[in-house]
Amino acid sequence: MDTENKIQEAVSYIREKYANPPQIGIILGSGFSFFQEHLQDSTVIAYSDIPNFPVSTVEGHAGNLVMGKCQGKELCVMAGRFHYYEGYTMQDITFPVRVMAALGIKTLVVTNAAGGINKSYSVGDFVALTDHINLLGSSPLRGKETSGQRFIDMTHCYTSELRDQAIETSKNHDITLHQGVYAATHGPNFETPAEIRMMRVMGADLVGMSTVPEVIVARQLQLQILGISCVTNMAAGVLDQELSHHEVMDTMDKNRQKFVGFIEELIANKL
Ligand SMILES: O=P(O)(O)O[C@@H]1C[C@H](O)[C@@H](CO)O1
Ligand code: HPA
Repeated sequence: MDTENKIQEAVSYIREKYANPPQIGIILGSGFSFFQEHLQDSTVIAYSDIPNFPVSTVEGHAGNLVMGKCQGKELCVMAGRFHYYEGYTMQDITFPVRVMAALGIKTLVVTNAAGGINKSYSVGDFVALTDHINLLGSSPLRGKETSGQRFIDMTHCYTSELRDQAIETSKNHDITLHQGVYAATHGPNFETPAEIRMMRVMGADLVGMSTVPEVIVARQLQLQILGISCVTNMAAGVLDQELSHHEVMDTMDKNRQKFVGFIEELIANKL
């Protein structure tokens, strides 16, 4: 079956469970899954039930597509994302973005947990992405058969109006929101201090293991894109301490309330 048919199969299944077309798609990063509880009249669909969907294998990624309302808008929320390091192909991990676009979203909010490379950042700060560096060594548009346009422009990938609105909104909340460049690595091992020094020279402010493939496909599909990272830890070697997924989850847990207030106001007024 080709990609377009697989997308249509998934879309038909989701529409049977929840008929209203979503306006906004949100991909929740590590530890962000709690946000699904803030949707009203929601329908939770397990990834394992959706035709052609991969399944989540990472702690902190629930593995549900949640359709519902938030602040009067129709949302499609991915509570759990797929990473290249889980062994999936680039096409697999970005398949849900294609499905959300086919369901009707026009805006995609991509969130993630990330390590702070920029020394002016602190753990618990948030960052609105201005750009990214793809260190994954591949693109989701690679392949003999590509779904859609092949040579896409990446100059204005993250929508500046959405970023400005996020910055404006952050002022009404107890949240520090920087602007910065996200570097995506393959993972799942964290980086070495030498790798982090290299990434700083390259111009990266943050490092993570996701987001970039989803953003490339969202850009191909001409969606408006807002990228928000939570600095869950300082990157390797910045502080004299080891890194762990436990710390990542713990930081997200401590900052969840700040995030909810901020994102709800953004959804209500700006997205
Ligand atoms: O899905 P995200 O990018 O938020 O997850 C990050 C990267 C790894 O999956 C994990 C490391 O703790 O968090
Ligand atoms: N490196 C890569 N991915 C991450 C990190 C990190 O320091 N923190 C959260 N996700």
